[in-house]
Amino acid sequence: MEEGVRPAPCRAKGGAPGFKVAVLGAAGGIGQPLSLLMKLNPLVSVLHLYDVVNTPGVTADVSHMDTTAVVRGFLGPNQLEAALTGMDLVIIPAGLPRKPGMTRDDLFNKNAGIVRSLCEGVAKCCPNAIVNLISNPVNSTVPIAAEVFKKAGTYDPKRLLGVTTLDVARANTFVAEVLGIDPKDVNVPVVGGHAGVTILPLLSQVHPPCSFTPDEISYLTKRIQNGGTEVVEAKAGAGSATLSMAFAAAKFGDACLRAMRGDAGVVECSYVASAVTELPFFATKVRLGRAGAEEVLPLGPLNDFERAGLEMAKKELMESIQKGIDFMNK
Ligand SMILES: NC(=O)C1=CN([C@@H]2O[C@H](COP(=O)(O)OP(=O)(O)OC[C@H]3O[C@@H](n4cnc5c(N)ncnc54)[C@H](O)[C@@H]3O)[C@@H](O)[C@H]2O)C=CC1
Ligand SMILES: O=C([O-])CC(=O)C(=O)O
Repeated sequence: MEEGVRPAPCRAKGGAPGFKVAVLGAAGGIGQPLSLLMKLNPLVSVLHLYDVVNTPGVTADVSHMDTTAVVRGFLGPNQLEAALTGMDLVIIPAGLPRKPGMTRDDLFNKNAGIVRSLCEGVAKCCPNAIVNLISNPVNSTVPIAAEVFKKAGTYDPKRLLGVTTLDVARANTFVAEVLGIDPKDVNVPVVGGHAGVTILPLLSQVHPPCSFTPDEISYLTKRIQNGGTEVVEAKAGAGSATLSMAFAAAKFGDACLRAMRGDAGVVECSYVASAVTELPFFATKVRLGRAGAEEVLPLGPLNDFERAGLEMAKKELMESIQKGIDFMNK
C-alpha cells in the first residue's frame, strides 16, 4: 500500500520577499495553467489556490514545481476567508464559460452571484488587495464588484481591474500576421469593453506606426472582436479560451506586481472606473503603480471608423454596466 503524505520534517525557512497572490477558480480551465504560470513568477512568494472543487489535487501538483512561491490550497466557501487573508493580488477566473451559440451576457445569471460572493470575501479579508477580474461578462462583473466594495465601504476604483489583456494579445497576433512581423514587436491598443462590438481595436494607433487597407481594417476588426467566439466554436462545447487566457492573465498579473514593486512606466489596457467617456467604466490604457490603476490614459486621436465603433461600443456597454449595478441594488 502506498504511504500517505506525511508532514515534512523541515527546518524553518524565512519568508521569501515577494507578493501574496490568490487565484479564485484555480481548478478551472483558466485557473490551472494560470496557477502554474504564477508559480513560475519570481515576484510571487505565496500562492493561494481556491476553488469549490479539486483544489487539493491542483495544489499538490503545482506545489512540486521547484520555484520560490509557497503554494497552499483552499476548498469550498468555508476556506474562502483563509484563502484571502493577507493577499496583495487576487485574480478571479471563477465562473461558467460559454458554449457555442451563447453570448458572454448569457453567463450573467450564473456568474454574477459567484463574483458577488467572492468579492464580498475580498472586502472582508483583504480590502487593500488589487483585484484582477476575468469572469464573464466582464462588462457587467466589474460594475458588480465595484458595488460590492462600495457597500462594504472598501471601494478604491484604482484597485479593481477588469482583464482585457487577451483582446490585446489577439490584436497583436492578428496584426503581426497581416504585417508579416513578430507579434512581440507589435502593440495594439484595444479599448471599450470585453464583448463583441464593445471590443474596439485602435488600428490607427498601432505601434510600430503602420497603415492598413480598408479590407485589412475590416478583417482585423472583425477577427479581434470575434476572437473569443472563434475559440468557443473551435472547442465545440468543451469551453472557451483557457490557455491563451491564462497566458494573458499571467502577463497582466505580472504587470500589476511589477508596478506594485515600484517599477515605472508599466502601461496596460484594462477595463476600469474611468472618466474618459461619459460611462462609469471603460477600457483604455492605464498606468499601473503601487496602488493599482494610478492613471487612466485618454483615448488619443480616433479616425472616423473608430469614432463610429466607439458610439456602438458605448451603447452596448451602458446596458451591460447598468445590468451589473441593478443586480446589486434589486
Ligand atoms: N476576461 C477574459 O478575457 C476571459 C474570461 N473568461 C471567463 O473566465 C471564466 C472561467 O473560464 P474557464 O476557466 O474556462 O471555466 P471553467 O469552468 O473551466 O473553470 C471555472 C472554475 O470556477 C470554479 N468556480 C465556480 N464557482 C466558484 C466559486 N463560487 N468560487 C470559486 N470557484 C468557483 C469552478 O469550479 C471551475 O473550476 C468564465 O466566466 C469565462 O467566460 C474566459 C476567457 C477570457
Ligand atoms: O469568449 C469567451 O466566452 C471567453 C472570452 O471572454 C474570450 O475568449 O475572450
